[in-house]
Amino acid sequence: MCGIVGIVGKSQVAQSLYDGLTVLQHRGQDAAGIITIDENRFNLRKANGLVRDVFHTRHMKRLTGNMGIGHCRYPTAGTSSSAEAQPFYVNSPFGIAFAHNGNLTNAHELQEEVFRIARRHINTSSDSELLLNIFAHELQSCTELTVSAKDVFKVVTSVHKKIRGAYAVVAAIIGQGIVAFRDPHGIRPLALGKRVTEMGEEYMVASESVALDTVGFKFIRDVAPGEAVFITESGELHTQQCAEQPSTSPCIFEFVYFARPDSFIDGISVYASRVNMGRKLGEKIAKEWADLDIDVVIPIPETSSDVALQIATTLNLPYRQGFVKNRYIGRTFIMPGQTMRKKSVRRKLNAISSEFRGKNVLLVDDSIVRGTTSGQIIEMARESGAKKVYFASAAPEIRFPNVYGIDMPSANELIAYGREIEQIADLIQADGLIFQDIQDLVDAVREENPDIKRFETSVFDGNYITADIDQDYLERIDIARGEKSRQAPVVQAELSNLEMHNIEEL
Ligand SMILES: O=P(O)(O)OC[C@H]1O[C@H](OP(=O)(O)OP(=O)(O)O)[C@H](O)[C@@H]1O
Ligand SMILES: NC(=O)CC[C@H](N)C(=O)O
Ligand SMILES: [Mg+2]
Repeated sequence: MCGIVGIVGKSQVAQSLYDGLTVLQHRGQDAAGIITIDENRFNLRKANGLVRDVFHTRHMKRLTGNMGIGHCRYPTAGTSSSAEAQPFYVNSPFGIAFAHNGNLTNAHELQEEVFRIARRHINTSSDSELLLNIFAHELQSCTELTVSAKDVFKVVTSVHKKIRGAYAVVAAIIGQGIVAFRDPHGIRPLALGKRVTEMGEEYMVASESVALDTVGFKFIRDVAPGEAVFITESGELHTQQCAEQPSTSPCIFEFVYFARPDSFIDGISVYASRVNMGRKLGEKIAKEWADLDIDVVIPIPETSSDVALQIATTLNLPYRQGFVKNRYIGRTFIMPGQTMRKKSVRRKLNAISSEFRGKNVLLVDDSIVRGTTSGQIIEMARESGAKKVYFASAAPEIRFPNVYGIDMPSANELIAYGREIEQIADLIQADGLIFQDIQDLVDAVREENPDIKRFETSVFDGNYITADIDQDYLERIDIARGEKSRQAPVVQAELSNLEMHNIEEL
């Protein structure tokens, strides 16, 4: 996942973009970038690291302008190199800066086509740079010096026809405005907001509504799947559906893990959906484990807390915070590399022994992906004196790779791949293990917006919504994104960007 933001304002926007990115940090911890437009010039600062580490006062001072976009990255294609940090930039036509959340599933074919037909060079292995060049190539057909809303919608319509996969995009075009669009299935989220100031109306797009709240923009609505939004430099808003057969099929993993609980995505409160997950799983536990002697329900911070509290309520059991989270360590699942993820679990979570000693505990997590967290946490619970350790996952078994912007490219990495529940329980050393049923998960989320008929659930059932994923493709991404190739060599990660004027360390 990644976080994207874009603002067309009436005064300086850098601080609002920064603030928006800080509340989207949970979507990407690897790199961050902001580009602003001031007097026909882009100002860019991007680098590896957390938002607070990438932007210092000296950078912020130089990010001048009333219009700009930002990105925080969690790589799902290419490497973690700073050269693949976003926004990306091309100088023609007009000058375009571009930020993308998602993952293209036909990048392989497009790469060749972009060179053959458009004579464009892609300098990284990032699918986002590719997508920018496809967008730029389509925009090239505009013959006027000013881009109209009609032109923009024509461009996005053509882009939709060419690319497949998941994409929520924001692009800043110099002298014109900001364009944002969402893939025809709406796999990745994108929200639109407005702020009324004394100087006039300002518009903002962001991956999650929480970014709008924080910056003081009022949520207007989600950008619809397939829809394009064009906010002109002078602040006029134009929107149009640009996909032939749009369908709202958001990624269900946003609700399980990715999104912040205080966000609303496609009319669904992420928090309420998690409470519903807790209720459904609690009911399943009551039915299937009626004879189990659970003393206490303990969440594995941070994402599972809302689910665990509701499980405790449903089972009429005490809920205790048995683990303390080190607030200075980020999310482990989105860290690059298994070694780093593994090390970070113990650094991040520590047990309060008194909550475990002599008790039968039910540990709750939102999901078990590679089993990195669950295995270590169960060990910690036992070291702290727990008698029995049961484990519940608010999501079903994850058995299929993700191809839409979550870095799970290899089925072999998934602990549930090719294993039955008893085998998984053995591996993580749980005395009992229970998963949410897929239908219950879908119902828990859908309860908040029954108009949504389908969710993107491929990691659980292998049904890929774009219908273009076959075994060959899965094998290819497995090799391309093997653990080694995902990590940029240190030297490369520290190199400066060989591109447009970037505000480097002074
Ligand atoms: O089975 P695994 O491969 O360990 O992945 C699943 C775990 O990773 C995530 O936590 P993370 O530490 O990323 O973030 P959180 O603090 O938001 O829960 C998720 O909430 C699970 O705890
Ligand atoms: N998680 C994402 O949305 C990643 C965006 C893009 N595919 C990248 O790797 O940079
Ligand atoms: Mg977690």
